[in-house]
Amino acid sequence: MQVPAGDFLKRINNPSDLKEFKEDELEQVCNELRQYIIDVVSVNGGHFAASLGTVELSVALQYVLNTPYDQLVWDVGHQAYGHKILTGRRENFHTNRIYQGISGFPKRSESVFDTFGVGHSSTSISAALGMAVASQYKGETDRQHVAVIGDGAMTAGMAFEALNHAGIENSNLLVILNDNNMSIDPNVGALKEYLTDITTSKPYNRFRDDIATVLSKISSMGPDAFKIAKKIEKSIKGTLLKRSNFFEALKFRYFGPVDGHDVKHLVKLLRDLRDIPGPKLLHCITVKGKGYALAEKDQTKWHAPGLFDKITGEIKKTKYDKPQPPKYQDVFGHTIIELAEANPKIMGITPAMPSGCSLNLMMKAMPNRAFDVGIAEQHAVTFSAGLATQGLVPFCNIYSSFMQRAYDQVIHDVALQKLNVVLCLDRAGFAGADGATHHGAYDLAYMRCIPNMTVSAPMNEEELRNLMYTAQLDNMGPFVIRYPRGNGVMVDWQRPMKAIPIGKGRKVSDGEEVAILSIGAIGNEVVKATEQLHTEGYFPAHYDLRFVKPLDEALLHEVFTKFNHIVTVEDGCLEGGMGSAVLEFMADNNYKAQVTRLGIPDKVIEHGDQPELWAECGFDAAGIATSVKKYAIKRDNTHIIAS
Ligand SMILES: Cc1ncc(C[n+]2csc(CCOP(=O)(O)OP(=O)(O)O)c2C)c(N)n1
Ligand SMILES: CC(=O)[C@@H](O)[C@H](O)COP(=O)(O)O
Ligand SMILES: [Mg+2]
Repeated sequence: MQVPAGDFLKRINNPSDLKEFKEDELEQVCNELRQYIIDVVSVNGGHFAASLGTVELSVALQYVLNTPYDQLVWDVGHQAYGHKILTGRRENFHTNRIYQGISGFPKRSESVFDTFGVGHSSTSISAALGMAVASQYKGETDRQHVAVIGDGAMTAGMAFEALNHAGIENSNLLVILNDNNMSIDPNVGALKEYLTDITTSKPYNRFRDDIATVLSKISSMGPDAFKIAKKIEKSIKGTLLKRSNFFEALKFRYFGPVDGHDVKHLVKLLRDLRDIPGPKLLHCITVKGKGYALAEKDQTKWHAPGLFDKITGEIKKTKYDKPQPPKYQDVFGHTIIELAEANPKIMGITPAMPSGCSLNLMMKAMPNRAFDVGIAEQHAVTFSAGLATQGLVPFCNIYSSFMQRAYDQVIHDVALQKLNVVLCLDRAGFAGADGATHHGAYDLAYMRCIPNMTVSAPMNEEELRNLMYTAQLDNMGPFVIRYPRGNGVMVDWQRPMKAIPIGKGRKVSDGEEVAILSIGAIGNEVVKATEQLHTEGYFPAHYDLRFVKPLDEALLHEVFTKFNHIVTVEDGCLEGGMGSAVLEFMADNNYKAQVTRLGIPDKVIEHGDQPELWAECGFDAAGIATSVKKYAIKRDNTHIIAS
């Protein structure tokens, strides 16, 4: 839904329009920008609180920098709505994250002002450093390179790797640390505590301010005095501050902490910093949700609240007249507690997604057995491996696409050592509005090729529980359970758990001529398709493989013996996924059949609702039915096959 912009904001179609405003008018620009974000996100959805916190930074940066020549990289990008609106996308902003609309994250193909595609966190310093070193190499000494990174994103190993490198490159890089003391959930870790300390430490700040005052007095006494002042500053920083400031120790010049909501001061600082060579870090203190009281108060809830009434703050929930199935993440969250109550070996680990994967329930119920380790997928996996060496059974829950970060840890630290780590991959399949960066498209393929792995996907809540139960039994080795974002299909899901034989699939419904093989929750689209096909007089069989590793060979022998036409359905990439495994089985066993593979094709699928994306790829119920009808013979409607 399109909403009107304020009088100032209306005049800004690109950063050069913003530069026409007087400095005194920038506060009003910020107010209108903030209001516009509230107006649009309340009716269209999307990330919310983070962009409210970066309004002043977005305005100040575009006001001072000469973008796109100067290069600005936003980390993660969920906080870059202000940037999008100021850089030519105000009119389109109402299509944000909607199917075929603009992306919720900066994206190079969308705008020249989006210097780097983001979505996953903690890449900005590396990317901006790469740009800065390239400029240096090309002799573009006047070019600015800025990475804006949150305190949450700063907890990742990648950010530390980049700081470590940047400190010894004398390139023109400014890192802006947007410190709001929050990740999606409250930020965690020693670095967070350090940042709070230097923000609140009175002695540190007084000492730093006193030095600044004295030096500026000396500097104002003339050019020689200025040189002396610089020398003094250097030696003080080289000794006292360096010892006490983490970033200075890494050879960055540290500035701050400063108020990240004082737009005029930010403009002044950014202008000053432009003239200082080498790596610099500006520590800005901001408030996540700034300007929307409810969001400031409950920042986790307002990270991405969905649609809401902007006046009352009521978050809109679809109203149902009967109970609805739970989200898969909540089934995980409740089930791990149930299992952990019975099995003292179970531990829970999440890299910064406690409310996203519902491990927050266990963190509350069993605080000494559940850990949020920060945005640190690699560490989460190896930390789990360490726990497993001591006989514990860690359930390490990582969104499927974020697990891509920890691939070597999965192979090197877990699989090769055959450790009993349960890898729960939430958000498998299409993530929806977050789009290409977040789709869990590759997990079946990238896990299936690793030795010692068990790779499973439940079709419903009961199966998720049973797989979790199975995975924590003794000597299971590395065990993947992947399941999607959103709700399951069973209202009555809290049934007693039982073990599932490893590598055993099941027949969902009998049939003839065509067999549909599915894996995981997308099997429910197959159920819908077969129900529809039955009404039209087609009777395919449906098998749920449940495991892509090990494969249920007995089931596949049955299928290839009985059927000449097979349709495989998965919400994962076609290259190397379940369909590929079935083709390998067919070739290895000299079967001949016509196999149609439905899944995610070899191209980037953008954002949209899950059903829209399933339809785009031809594996929603209608697409599956169409594929089956190519091979099935129509019978009369009386020919009903029992499930
Ligand atoms: C690799 C990776 N892991 C997890 C996430 C999920 N995630 C998105 S934003 C976010 C919190 C980021 O915190 P911060 O950088 O401080 O930004 P803020 O929202 O506080 O502005 C997390 C954990 C992600 N995008 N990428
Ligand atoms: C930006 C980011 O990575 C997260 O905020 C992500 O959008 C969360 O996704 P869910 O809404 O599926 O938890
Ligand atoms: Mg933060």
